[in-house]
Amino acid sequence: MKFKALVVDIDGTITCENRELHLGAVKKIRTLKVPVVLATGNILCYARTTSRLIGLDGAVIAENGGAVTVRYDLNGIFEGSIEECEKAFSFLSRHFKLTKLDPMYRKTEIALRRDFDLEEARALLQTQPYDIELVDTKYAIHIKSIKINKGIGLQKLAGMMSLEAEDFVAIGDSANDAEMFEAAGFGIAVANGDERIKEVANYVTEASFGDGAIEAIEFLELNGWI
Ligand SMILES: O=C(O)COP(=O)(O)O
Ligand SMILES: [Mg+2]
Repeated sequence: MKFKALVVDIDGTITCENRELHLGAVKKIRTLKVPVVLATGNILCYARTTSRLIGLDGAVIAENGGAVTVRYDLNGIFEGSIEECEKAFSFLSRHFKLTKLDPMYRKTEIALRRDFDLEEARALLQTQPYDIELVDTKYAIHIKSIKINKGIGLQKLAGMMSLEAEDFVAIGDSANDAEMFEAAGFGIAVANGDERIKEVANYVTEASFGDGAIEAIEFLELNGWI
């Protein structure tokens, strides 16, 4: 097997347990010759800034696939249905006290503080006609379109880079990385990953957080896959 690029989740994957950027993982990424794309549930400017500060070229998937850019000097492509997310948010707000995260910057979905009963909210949402799902990343709960995810974002971005999604190895830690693992040629979950991502992973590291990302890259190098 030979892969042409990496797509790497941010929170929980190249961070430490306290959410600081993991400098060892950054150092390791900087040694790579293949392109590295960042994929996050966070907002586009967060993803672009992280890419810039790591020393990458600005190819990012943000808002769980709702926002994609291939370089810093190009505008993002936004795709999603924030209106439908807002309807689901209004509906759920009748049952829970919800707090939005970064609403002024988030364009295609809604992220919420994780302080309400997710299972109850999911059950309530099932009674409604929206094409919306709730995804828990362990950092936030996202109200997002079922038609948008990091896997679809990866397909779009791969096309913009004249690559296929299968040319990528994906590294991640949570449920919002699952479709990206399915679209990519190979998926590696870090040890702190949740049940869902470990289920779809081709390989699970022994180390957690940024140390897990380093181990994942070393595993690929050792096999000659990148
Ligand atoms: O935005 C989140 O909730 C988590 O972000 P991540 O996709 O980089 O882990
Ligand atoms: Mg993550």
